Amino acid sequence: MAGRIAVIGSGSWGTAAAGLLAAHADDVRVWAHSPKVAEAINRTHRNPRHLTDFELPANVSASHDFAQVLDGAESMVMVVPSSFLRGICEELKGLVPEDLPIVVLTKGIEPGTHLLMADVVADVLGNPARVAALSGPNHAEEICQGLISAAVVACQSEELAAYFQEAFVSQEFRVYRSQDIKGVEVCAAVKNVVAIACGICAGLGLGDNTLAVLMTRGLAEISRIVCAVGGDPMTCMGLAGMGDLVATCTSRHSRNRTFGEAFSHGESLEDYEERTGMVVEGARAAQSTWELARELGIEAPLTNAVHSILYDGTELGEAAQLLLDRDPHVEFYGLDTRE
Ligand SMILES: NC(=O)C1=CN([C@@H]2O[C@H](COP(=O)(O)OP(=O)(O)OC[C@H]3O[C@@H](n4cnc5c(N)ncnc54)[C@H](O)[C@@H]3O)[C@@H](O)[C@H]2O)C=CC1
Ligand SMILES: O=C(CO)COP(=O)(O)O
Repeated sequence: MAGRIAVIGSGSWGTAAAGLLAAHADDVRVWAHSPKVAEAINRTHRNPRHLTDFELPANVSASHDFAQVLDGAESMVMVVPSSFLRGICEELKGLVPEDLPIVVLTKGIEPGTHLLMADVVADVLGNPARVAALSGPNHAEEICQGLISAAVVACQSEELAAYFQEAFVSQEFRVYRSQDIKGVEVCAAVKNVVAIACGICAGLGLGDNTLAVLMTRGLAEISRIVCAVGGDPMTCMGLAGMGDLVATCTSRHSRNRTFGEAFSHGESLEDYEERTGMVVEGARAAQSTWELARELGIEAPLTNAVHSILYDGTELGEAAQLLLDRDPHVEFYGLDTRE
């Protein structure tokens, strides 16, 4: 049984994760960006903006005050959208002890620096050895209903992985361990880009075969990046890789997939995020992965296509034609480290 756990972020995943953690902790304190959301959680035990039907356990409370949330915490869960992660870590400086175990649930790659999310946290708060990442096919809408899922918690230290495994695990939420934090985090970020491509193709009326091709070649693209950053390509076959890719590319809960569909019908990224109040991480990852692939000299045709559609105004038909014009060479897979 853990003592107090601090959860930084009260979006869909922060809310569902607090529910999981509450089963193992004395109490869980959630930091909410909005004071109104914090107040409503404390009064009604429900998040008024996300997963509104989900009743939070009695030992979950919320606050807009970082100091209050972190007071007496024995570990911290970071689950804010990637674009706010660095800024929030800056605000947490001085409140987070050097040895406080941290697990990062945010999925992304930082534009400009090309740092993975756990690296951003360690860059600001120090002591990378105490930072883990958790990822998998984990749509919050299903987790909070107790539907069966699984995730992998990755970090160098077996002891730290075992701590967070214990903190999250339940019969319905199976938590595995890995030491390949880079592989897990690359998979987590780049599968969102592939899901946007799948959404666009579904929106255009393309078939199931097309989506399967996108997922498969998307996974090959992800594996090239995993290898290039020093990760293990076998991670791509696991929960953070294939597991999350399939869930995100096919689920009606996925914001990346449904954004892709909406985009193909003319909705902009800004309008989609405004309408739903949720983040489309793949749109940001399309920028940072595109930059990273160029820096590493890696072929990333799907990322290039999504990037040029979102940021260069390339027509959908033209982007599809560029993909179809590629030479279908030998099917390298998994250990595909070609330059
Ligand atoms: N929703 C899900 O099922 C899952 C989400 N994730 C990841 O978790 C991370 C967080 O996503 P969600 O919980 O889904 O968020 P969300 O998309 O449900 O909500 C966005 C949240 O950002 C907050 N926000 C707005 N401005 C902010 C600011 N300036 N600073 C901090 N927070 C601000 C909003 O209040 C809102 O709660 C993302 O990286 C996502 O990829 C990972 C696995 C599952
Ligand atoms: O990462 C997720 C599920 O594991 C959530 O995906 P979306 O952000 O596309 O909803």
